[in-house]
Order: sequence, then structure tokens, then C-alpha cells
Amino acid sequence: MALMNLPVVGPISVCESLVAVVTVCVVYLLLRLLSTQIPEGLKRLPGPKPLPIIGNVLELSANPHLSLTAMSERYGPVFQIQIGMRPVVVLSGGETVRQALIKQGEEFSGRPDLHSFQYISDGKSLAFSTDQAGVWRGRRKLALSALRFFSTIEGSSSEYSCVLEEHISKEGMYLVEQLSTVMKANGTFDPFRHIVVSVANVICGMCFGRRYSHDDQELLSIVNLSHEFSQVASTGNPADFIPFLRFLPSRTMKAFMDMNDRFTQFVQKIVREHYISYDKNNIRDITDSLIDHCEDRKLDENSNTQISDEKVVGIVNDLFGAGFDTVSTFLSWAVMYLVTYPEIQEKLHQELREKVGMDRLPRLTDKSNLPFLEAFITEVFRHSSFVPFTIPHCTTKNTSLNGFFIPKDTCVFVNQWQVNHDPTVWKEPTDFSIERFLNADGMSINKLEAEKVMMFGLGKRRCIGEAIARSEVFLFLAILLQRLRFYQKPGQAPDMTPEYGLTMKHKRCQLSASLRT
Ligand code: HEM
Repeated sequence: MALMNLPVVGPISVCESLVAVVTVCVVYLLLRLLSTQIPEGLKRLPGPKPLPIIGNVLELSANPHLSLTAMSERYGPVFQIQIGMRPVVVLSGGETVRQALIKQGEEFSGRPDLHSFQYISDGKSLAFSTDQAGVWRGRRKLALSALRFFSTIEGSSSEYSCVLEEHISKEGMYLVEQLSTVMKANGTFDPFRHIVVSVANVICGMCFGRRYSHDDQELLSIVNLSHEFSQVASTGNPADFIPFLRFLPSRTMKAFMDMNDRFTQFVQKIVREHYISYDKNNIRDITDSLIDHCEDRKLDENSNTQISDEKVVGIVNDLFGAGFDTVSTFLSWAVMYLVTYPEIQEKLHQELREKVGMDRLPRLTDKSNLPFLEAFITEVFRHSSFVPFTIPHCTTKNTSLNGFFIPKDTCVFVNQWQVNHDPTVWKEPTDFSIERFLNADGMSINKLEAEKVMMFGLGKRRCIGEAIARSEVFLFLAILLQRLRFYQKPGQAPDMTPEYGLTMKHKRCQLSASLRT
């Protein structure tokens, strides 16, 4: 919205354009000459030579995770590229990433002030905004404790170990029913279309205390718009790195802004309803608990009000947004792998039949008893690496990594895809093999290998929804595998080519399924 209000460049003469271009080039060269004095004992970052103004944009290709992986083979695990006018440090290799995000976690815990990030949750996102460390830490703590509380409290009956298990079990069964109904009516179904509603309902239950039907147009219009978001939020938009592009119309950017507006309005409407019906003695969900936190602060003279009410309650935006897209993308990929490898699907079903049986639903406590399923989940995470980069990081002070100097406020990309496909760590990294995560006896998980897979980031910015996400992917998949058999439409092998983004999706497609007896 703000971008559309900016004045578009008016008519300018050739002479004026030339002067502008020459000035930009001179300033650019001067900045490069004056930039980065390397402290003694440290080295300058290696990397490809940038072109003026556009930097290394042309070398990034449509799949930056692949081109940056190829560059890491040439320049090593820490190197610098220039995207437009902005230097970006790229980290690869498990050891180097661990060193940066865990051992030097504080120095790499910032977020860069990318232009497009200001449109996410009105610039007040917990995950994307450049909040000062104190504010971000306070919000993160609040978000973590709200998530923990509203996933571990008791369910409505003793059948469930906690409310999270109840939400997932119920949504899992609705999903099975929904898919068999669609199969009866159409003969095929689009996996993402249905999975995303079920997963959104789990996080809606926790955040807003409500669920939506699979045909709810309002919810569908929100959850199906994540594609534009994902495209821009991953490694940014050209306008984040080449400032004058902000003044030119961009279709991707407009779609990104529209999507963010609609998403924020959707959540704000629910938050407004919560403010009206809020009752201190009946805290129903995460939104209520955040409102309650603000109300309590008002009564406490000594309370720390560094974080505004808007930023406290706005945390639900992040939890809802991050909570449905990632998990549903994973599950949708998992179904694609099941269809592609029917022999693995049968093995997983047999494991469930033997260890859980067909008379009851799987539970979270069955996890340790289902090593094939856990190995399958880990291999889908590794092989698809559908979150190829973490959210971009930023250095909070001058620092060094592997002997290379990195100035304060440098944008940092962490290449999770490379870590998960590093040929020095993984045997035949392009093969899909669940055996790589099983011990020699074939009956238990090789934890050491599983921990090498990187999907949730590491250190200070590590995903706060990891525990919930892991419970969701396990239980949804266990229920689907117990009740259904998935298969491809005759003669139509599924297209496993990922479409690049913050979360990489497979192409939308039609699959088939039948109920298991
Ligand atoms: C399979 C599912 C998921 C994956 C693969 C995933 C992955 C990630 C990654 C890679 C990051 C960025 C880490 C970094 O910048 O270093 C992240 C951040 C985050 N995730 Fe997740 N996530 C998942 C599910 C969830 C869920 C279910 C929630 C909430 C209910 C959630 C909430 C967040 C939040 C709030 C952040 C920002 C943390 C911060 O900036 O301090 N995620 N996630």
C-alpha cells in the first residue's frame, strides 16, 4: 500500500538519466573503495566479483539455494556476494553454521532491515522485523510460553494426553473423511488444498479457539495465498537490494503487499472479537492470554512496558502465519514421496499395523515405537529441504567467522539446503533413502545422523514452533498412513520439482487415495 503511494518516476531527459547513472556508479565505486577496513589478523571475505549496481544478481538464477551451493564449493563455507548494492554473507556447511548461529549466536541473531519485511504484519512481525534485541527477546519469550501452555494443557477427555494431541487427532480424522468424500465425488484430490485447511485448523484452535470447515472461503483465500509471501520472504525481493527499484511498479511486490494486507486484516478481525468477549476468568486461547498479559501490565506499576500492546497481541500473526504454511507444505511433500515410493508407503503402513493396530488412532507416545516413520519424516525434511534458507539474519556487531571479517549490520543467508545435501556429510545426497537414519539393526533411529539435518535454524533464532511442528507432522502422517493408501493418477508420475521460495512447494497436482480396511 505504501509502495503504491510513492511517486512513480516522471519523464526525465537522456542527459539527466546519464548524470544519474554516472553519479550512482561513482558513489558506488567510492563506497567500495572506502568500505570495510579489515582488522589486522583477519581476511577479506572471498566471493565472486560483483558488477556495478546489480552486483551478482545474474549469478543467482531462479534457484538461489542451488547457485549458492555451487558457489560454496568454489569459495568455501563463508563467502560474500553482492545483491544489488548490498553485501550478503552466505554460510554453508554444518560446522560453520553451528559456529555462527550457536557459538557466536548473539553476533548473528539480528534481522536485516529489508524493504519488503516492513509490509509483513505492518512491520511488527516477531520473525521478520528489526526489533531491538530486548523487544525481540521479550516477545519471543511470550510467544514460546503461550505456545507451550496452549499445546500441553489437558484435552477435553482423558483419551488425549494434551490439547495439541486432541486438535491433531480430530483434524487428522476430518482430513481422512474429507479426502474420501472428495475421492468419491471426483476420483482425485489436490493434496495441498485439503492438508492446509486441516493444519491451519490446529493452529487456529490454539490461537483463536476455533476451527473452519474445509469449504470456508475466507480461510481458503488466506491459506492459499502463501505462495506470494514465500517467494518474496525467502532471500528477499530485488527492491530490497537495489533501492531505486522500490519506486518502480512490481507485480510480485504488489501481490506480496496485498497478501500481507489481507492476512493482517483476517487476524485483526479475530483479535477485535477477542477484545470484545475477553473475560479474565476464562482465558480461552493464545489471543486471550496475550490480551491478558497486556491487561495485567496495566495494573502493575513496576511492569516493563517496553513492548507495546499492539506488538504483544500481534504475536498471534506470526504464530498463525508460521504455523500453517510450513507444516502443510511438509505434509504435502510427504504424500508426494509416499506416492513416488509405494514400497516405502507399504512398509510404513505395516509398521503402524503391527505396532499400533487398526482399532485405535496413533498417539504421540507411539513415536518412539515407529522408527521407520521417524526415519521417513527425517529423510523428507533432508531430501526436500523445503525451507532452503533460514529467514535472513544480520550481524549485530563487527565480528569474524573462520578468520574472515564480517562488519556489523551485514545481511547473512544460511543455506540449509546445502547443509542437508553436503556430499562430505551425506552418502549419495540426492538419493531418497530412509535407511540412512536407521541403526544397523534397522529397528531404531540413528540420532547422531538425524541431528545433522537442518530445517528449523539453530541458536537464538531457532524456530519456536519446532516441538509443535514435529508433533503435527508425526501424528497427521501416522493417521493418514494408518487409514489411507495414496497413489498417483494412472500414467501421471508426480512432478517433484520444487518451486523456489521461503517454503518450496511442489507443483499443485491431483492424486488418488483409498480407505484401508
Ligand atoms: C515443519 C515446520 C516448520 C519449519 C520447517 C520451520 C522452520 C523455521 C525456520 C527455518 C525459521 C527461521 C530460523 C532462523 O531464522 O534462523 C523459523 C522461525 C520461526 N518459526 Fe518456524 N518452522 C516450522 C513450524 C513453525 C510453527 C508450527 C510455528 C508456530 C506455531 C513456527 C513459528 C516460528 C517463528 C515465530 C519463527 C521466528 C523466530 C524468531 O525470529 O525469533 N514455526 N521456523
